[in-house]
Order: sequence, then structure tokens, then C-alpha cells
Amino acid sequence: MNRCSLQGHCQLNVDWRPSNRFDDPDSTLAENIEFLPNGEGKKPRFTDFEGKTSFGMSVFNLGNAIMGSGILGLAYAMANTGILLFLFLLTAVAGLSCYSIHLLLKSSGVVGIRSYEQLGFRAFGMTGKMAAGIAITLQNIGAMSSYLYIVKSEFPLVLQAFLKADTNSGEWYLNGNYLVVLVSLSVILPLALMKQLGYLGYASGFSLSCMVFFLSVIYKKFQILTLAHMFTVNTHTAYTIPILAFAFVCHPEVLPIYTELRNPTQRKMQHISNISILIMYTMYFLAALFGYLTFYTNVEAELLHTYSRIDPYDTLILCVRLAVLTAVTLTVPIVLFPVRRAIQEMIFPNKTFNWIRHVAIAVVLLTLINMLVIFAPNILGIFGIIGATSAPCLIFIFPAVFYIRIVPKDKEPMRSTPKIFAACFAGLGVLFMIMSLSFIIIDWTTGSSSTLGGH
Ligand SMILES: NC(=O)C[C@H](N)C(=O)O
Repeated sequence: MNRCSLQGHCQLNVDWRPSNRFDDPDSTLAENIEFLPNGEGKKPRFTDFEGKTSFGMSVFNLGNAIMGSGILGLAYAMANTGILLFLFLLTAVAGLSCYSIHLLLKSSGVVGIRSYEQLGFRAFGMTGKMAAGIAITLQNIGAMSSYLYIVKSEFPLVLQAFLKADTNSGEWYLNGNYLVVLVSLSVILPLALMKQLGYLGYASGFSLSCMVFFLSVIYKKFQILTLAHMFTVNTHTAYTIPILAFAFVCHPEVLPIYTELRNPTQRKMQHISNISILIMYTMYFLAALFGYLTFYTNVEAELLHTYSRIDPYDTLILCVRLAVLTAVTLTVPIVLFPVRRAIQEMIFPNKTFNWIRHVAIAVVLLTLINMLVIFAPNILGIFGIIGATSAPCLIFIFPAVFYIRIVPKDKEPMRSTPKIFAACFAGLGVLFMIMSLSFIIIDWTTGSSSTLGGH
């Protein structure tokens, strides 16, 4: 009966689900990963699927999932908040991200499921499952499109400068559209076809080192002038929360990484998450600080543009742009995994792992994202809205409401402190969502455009 399927989803052979939860219509589904209470009545253990990914590789993978185009919007956010207010907000969003991972891990421990969509199912039936699946799909397709858009716009300029080619030489390799397809086929697709996320650890490590290089170069460029603000508020300050929320989204990847962890426990996974978030917190602060202290109020919503505007042919800056390109390219496969999982759970539930389906979904997804980036780059603005809705759902609202529904009332009554905290957390998410959406609408109606969190 113990069959393992979709990226480590296994069947249960002991069912200890709380009886008042939504039950899966087919309780023997391969998607149901369950923990087994081990013989001696100790803590539940996940015995069906043996995760093989080490602690360090999991930190790399989660770090890579966190770090993406979001980092490029942070200097702009700091220019509109001042160093201290930015540091305060960054600390708050990082802390809230850790807390929401805690809620996800605890809920997943109670019902023995390691899938965001299945948690949604346990909490709210089909509606919960679809809501989680759709939010993950939209958020991650938005993120991947923004990464490929960076490849499309940056790669030709970097190549042209390195090859000292004429701007209008018309060579095919200076055409961003061809380059996006080439990078997707040669780098992203092979990595996305790996059977398990855990295999991407080395690529993630390399991606993170590219970002460390990016940091070390922008560090060399900054200079402290007295006009740095410690605290400032203007009409763009409001974008800080959506930018920060986007930058810390990694929640769809947490449970898949947990599933593949060697000797998994809730504490160990929380530890991995805290370390990844702490590393990214430090890198985000430094990236924002150096970017801000280089350009001050002239910093644009996308940091790389600002550097290329000042000195497009500086070799070091070209290397930095190449490093960021590499880093975001290597993040695409990691972000693609949870989308494929969500699609499998929504469209092909009850199915065990199948290579043809695994490959086909990746090919279709990459084709779709390539087409969006090549033919409809203006549509990426739509992802501002998606980011403003799906990011608060995935970070705040879903983990909190799933937790409230999943943890049994006899264990934690509705008025218990953890549940009251979770309810406030969901409320905060709704507030952020309304705030972000209102700013986008105001932006549209007044005609000024702004970049939300890298989209
Ligand atoms: N994984 C995501 O959805 C976004 C990522 N946190 C970024 O900064 O690009």
C-alpha cells in the first residue's frame, strides 16, 4: 500500500486524520503524504518517502527560492522610506515570514500532509485546494516571467558590450527574444526536468554565490554622503510593503523542500527556513543600502537600470548584470516545481508519478512563460495585481486560516493565544492586500506607473 508518487507524495497506511476535517474523497490517493506514528508511540515519523536532501542543500534551495527579482526593487524601497524605517519594515516582514512558515509546518504536522494544496483541502475542501493551487500558480508564473524578462532585456546589452558589437548590427544573438528561448531550452528546461527539487542544490548554491558577487561589486561603488535619509515618507513609501512581501515569498517551496529533506522533523525544517530567511534578510539589507548609497533619490524601481544608465560599459557593472542574470535564471526551475505540483493536484489528482506528465507540464509552462515575455511584455503589469493579491494570500492569509481550521479545537480552542495570533495575522494579510491593490489602482488612474516588487 505504501506507494510513493508525485515528488515524494506517498500513501498512508495508518490514518489518524481528525474526524471533523474535510476528508479527501479518495483517502488512498497518492497525493496524501502522511506521517506514521512509529512503533514505540514516539513522535510521528514520515516513513514512506525517504528524503535524501541534506540540511545545507535545503538551505541553498530555500534561499534560492526566496531570492529573485525582488532584490532589485529594494534600493528603491529604501530611497522612499529612509534607512531606519526600511530596516524596521524589512525586519518585520522577515519575522512574519518565519512565523507563517511555522504555521504551515505546524498544520502540516497535525494532519501529516506536506503539500500546500492538500492543507487547503483539509481546511476548506475543494475550495481551499483550488485557492492554494491557483495562488501558487499565478504567483510563481508572475515571478518566473519577471526573471525571464530580465534575461530578455539585460542579456542582449551585456553580450553586445562584451563583444563590442554595434548597437544596430542586427545579429540574432543580440535579440532578446531568441536569447530567452535559448536560455530556457539550454539551462532552465534540463533543470526543471529533474525528478526532485533536491537535485537543484548545487545550482542554487551557484545562484546564491552570483548574488554575493553582485553585492560585493555594488559595495565597491557606494559612497556615504550626508544626504542619506534615516527616515522619510513620500507618496512612494506605500510600495515598500508589497515590494518586501514579494521579496520574501518562498512559501510554495517550503513543503516540497520539507518532503525531500533527509531525516525530516518540523524543528529541522523551521531551522532551515530561519537560516535561509536570515541570510536573505542580511543580503537584502546590504543590497538596498549599497544601491541607495550609490544613487540616493535617483535610484529607479529596478536597480540594474540605474547602474546601466550611469555607466553601461563599465566591465565590473557588466559582470554584475551577468551575475544577476545567472542568479535569476537558476531560480526559475526552483519556482517551477511547486507550480507543476499545483497543476498536477488540481488537474490530475489521484495520479502517481509519471515522467511524460512531469516533462509535458514543464514544457507547457515554459512555453507559456516564454510567449508572455516575448509577445506580451505589457501584460507583465497585470502581475503587479497578481503579486498584490497572491503574495499576501500565500504568506499571511492561507497559512493562518488553514492553521485555525486544521489544528483541532480540543487541542487549541478558538480563543487560545496561538489561534488569536493566527487570526490577527490573517487580518494583517487582508489589510496589506487592500493597501497594495488600492495603490495600484491609484497609480493606474493617475497614470504614474511603478514597479511592484520586481514585476
Ligand atoms: N519566489 C517568489 O515568488 C519571488 C521571490 N521571493 C523574488 O524575490 O523574486
